Amino acid sequence: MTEDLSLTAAETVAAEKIFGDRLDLAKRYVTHLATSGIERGLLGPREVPRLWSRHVLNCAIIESLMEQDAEVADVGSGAGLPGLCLAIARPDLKLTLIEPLERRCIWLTEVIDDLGLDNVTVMRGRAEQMVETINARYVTARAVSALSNLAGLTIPLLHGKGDLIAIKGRSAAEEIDKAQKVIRKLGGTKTEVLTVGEDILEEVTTVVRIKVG
Ligand SMILES: C[S@@+](CC[C@H](N)C(=O)[O-])C[C@H]1O[C@@H](n2cnc3c(N)ncnc32)[C@H](O)[C@@H]1O
Repeated sequence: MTEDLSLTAAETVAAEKIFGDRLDLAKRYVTHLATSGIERGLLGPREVPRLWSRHVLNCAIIESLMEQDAEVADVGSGAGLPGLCLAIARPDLKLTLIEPLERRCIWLTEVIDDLGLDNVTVMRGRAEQMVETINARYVTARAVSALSNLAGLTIPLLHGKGDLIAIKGRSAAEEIDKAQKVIRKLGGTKTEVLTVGEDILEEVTTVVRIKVG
């Protein structure tokens, strides 16, 4: 792997703020993404130049929406986005990465072992099969499904109290419109579009936050 994974000056400032003394762990994660992550098809090779800006920083920044010591379930974690970023940035959080594909779970477990993270576990399966075992304060998801479907997969994992934090793009407001009915049916009490990281990131993160209970 000859790609340059170094951070720009602005990314360095952001990464130091977000990861603090765990920045070396984040760098190691990025190296895994750029090597075995690409080789094993978890990410496309074109993502390598923007691993920090578009993926890791953009995902990790949502930690600012989370209370101390909370349980977080990341649905459809794939290469650990955002779940592993959160586990690295916030050792106080307790993360469960839910992912149905075996080879992705194997890769995630290898990376977690290599980084020595003790606040994150991987559960293989679909979110809708995990309702009996997971009771999270926050459920996160990125690029898993449109909100009208995602709400049904994720909100039950909150068991009546907590926040769904879905990282979305420009379609956020439109997706909310289409999902209003199902969100209400599932107990959503407040749905909002938030922009996170305006003071730190060059590319901000847009999330849909749905509060339940
Ligand atoms: C496009 S990938 C996104 C991965 C990662 N969140 C990211 O942003 O790079 C979607 C992931 O969701 C997983 N997935 C799809 N349906 C799911 C379900 N019902 N429950 C849990 N994960 C699911 C897929 O296996 C896949 O890894």
